[in-house]
Amino acid sequence: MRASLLQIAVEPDESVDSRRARVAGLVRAQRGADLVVLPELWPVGAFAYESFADEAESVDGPTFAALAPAARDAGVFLHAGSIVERAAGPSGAGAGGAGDLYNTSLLISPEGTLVRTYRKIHRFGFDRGEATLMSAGSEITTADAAGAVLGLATCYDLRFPELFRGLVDAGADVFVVPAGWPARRRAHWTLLARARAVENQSYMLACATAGTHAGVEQSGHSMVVDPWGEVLAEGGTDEEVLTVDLDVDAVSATRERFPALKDRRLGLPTPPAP
Ligand SMILES: NC(=O)CCC(=O)C(=O)O
Repeated sequence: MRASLLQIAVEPDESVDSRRARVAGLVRAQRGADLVVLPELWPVGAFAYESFADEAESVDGPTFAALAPAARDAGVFLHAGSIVERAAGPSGAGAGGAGDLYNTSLLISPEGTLVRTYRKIHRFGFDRGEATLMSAGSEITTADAAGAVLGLATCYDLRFPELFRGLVDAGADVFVVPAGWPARRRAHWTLLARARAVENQSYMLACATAGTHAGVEQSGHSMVVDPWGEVLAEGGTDEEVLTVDLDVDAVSATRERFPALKDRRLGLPTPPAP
């Protein structure tokens, strides 16, 4: 599988519509890849909280409309990073309240159809930002795409190993993690991306934003890590494209050669809290 990670710079001097058009052009330029990955909330910026409500859209809204033809033209599966989703229907009732908004990833097929969505399960910000403005997803999500089973997670989810074990139990062999991670915690980002790969003997495609928005300098340093924990590619701090060939069969080979996942001890009794 050839994967291209587009480490997009999100800067305040570029409008959301301009960025959508520019990113669609970058996606079109990835013909020859099997899977293209974008970062978290790249249209608006993961820390541009004040713009979330104004820029919220449906899963088939302007971001999908800009990118679906680009995926089709390039003939690639496109993990389009995430958008601020305004949910319609019973979950949010389209009423405009905080309960309507989700941090939602889109997976688009080479035919330009929406094949999967994933609503970020762990919201970042503790008692502010995303954690108060958005609702949490609750579904562990995988997708068959580009010859692999993709396990979907988003940014802060990386800190929750149990989610990734859940994805492995659901058959994932390649994790795809779009992010908008601050530069000040870059060491956590690179460490956690490798840890999730090596402990789960899975590929990790971790695609972050570059640039500075809402006063938060972004980490960059997108990572591709193999199931043995080796870093196959790592970005710098500017916008760039990382293209890597993955051998998806290396996942089962690694799990057979070093079968640590089979040694899990599930269901041990928990001692009472002191
Ligand atoms: N957008 C995010 O989820 C940021 C996560 C983060 O900054 C961290 O976990 O640290």
